Amino acid sequence: MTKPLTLHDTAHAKINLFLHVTGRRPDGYHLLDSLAVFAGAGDRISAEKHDSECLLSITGPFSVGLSASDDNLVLKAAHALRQKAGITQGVHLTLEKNLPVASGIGGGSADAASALRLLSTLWEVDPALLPNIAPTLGADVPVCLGQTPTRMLGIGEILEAGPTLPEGGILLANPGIGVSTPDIFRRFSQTGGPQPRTAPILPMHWENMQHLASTLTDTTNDLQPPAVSLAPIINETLAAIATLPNCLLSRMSGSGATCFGLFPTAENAHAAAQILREHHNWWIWGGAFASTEK
Ligand SMILES: C[C@](O)(CO)[C@H](O)COP(=O)(O)OP(=O)(O)OC[C@H]1O[C@@H](n2ccc(N)nc2=O)[C@H](O)[C@@H]1O
Ligand SMILES: Nc1ncnc2c1ncn2[C@@H]1O[C@H](COP(=O)(O)OP(=O)(O)OP(=O)(O)O)[C@@H](O)[C@H]1O
Repeated sequence: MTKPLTLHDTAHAKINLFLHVTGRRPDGYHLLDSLAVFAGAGDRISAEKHDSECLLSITGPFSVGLSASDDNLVLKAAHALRQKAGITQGVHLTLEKNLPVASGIGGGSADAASALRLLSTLWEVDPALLPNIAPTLGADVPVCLGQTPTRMLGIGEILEAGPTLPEGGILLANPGIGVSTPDIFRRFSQTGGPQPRTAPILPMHWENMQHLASTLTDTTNDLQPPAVSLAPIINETLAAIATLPNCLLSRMSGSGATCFGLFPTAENAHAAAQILREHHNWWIWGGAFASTEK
């Protein structure tokens, strides 16, 4: 079969449905217990063969201010794979940046994982190499390789399959501020650090979104209070989501500032997003989870 000239992939937004910080390693990284799921929203990445160089072009609503130089996680992923697999071919990658940057939904990590997936196909590299490279690019990159509901342990490198998600809806809202992940972890440590607690027990699957939301009420995002203390608008975002029709739960994802709401159906989430847009000039998305996106 002839390979298409350009390959395409979606780097879905990662949402931490809960995030417990359980300890700290001697190197300063924090140990986590988190359930990551993926929303239909995402960046789009395409890859085209190129003689010997790795090039990146960035388009899309959040391309402004994002550098296409070697410190972009997409190019870091390409260089890391080339080195590991001894590849001499190049690539022209195009990133359509639809997700806000530094917003707790793993945009850069999802892009890096997406680039690894695309390039293993384009350069015919064994995909078994990818899980070794992913953690060297960022703590969230391993979970973004699979883009399925996953329990994250360790600093994000120990992955266990999570429960199957029911059909349902998720809304994402970012009030237009980027927050720095290291700053949020630092504030978390300064304000008490990890507290002893029992690990949540999750079912194999959830019957419906009401069941999922009720399980989550026994969990938290430990990074939410430090993020709110650094960026109080996150509280306003959470409150605005919570009052939308049919909202079952609102919470912050990752290190913020993006917050999510859970809804019984994708249609409910889509309708709630339209209402929220009438009142706020924020980045707002509503729809289905990635795994159930038609
Ligand atoms: C908060 C999460 O998004 C939850 O999924 C991730 O743990 C963060 O993943 P990430 O953004 O890919 O993080 P990295 O780029 O690897 O790390 C950024 C910085 O966050 C802090 N960091 C990150 C992950 C972790 N488990 N403990 C940490 O303390 C460290 O200061 C690190 O230097
Ligand atoms: N392709 C990329 N997309 C977004 N950010 C990138 C990319 N490449 C490098 N970066 C840098 O990575 C940093 C983190 O951005 P990212 O959008 O991944 O944060 P995040 O959503 O908070 O991630 P996480 O949820 O993993 O903490 C930003 O400071 C940004 O400049």
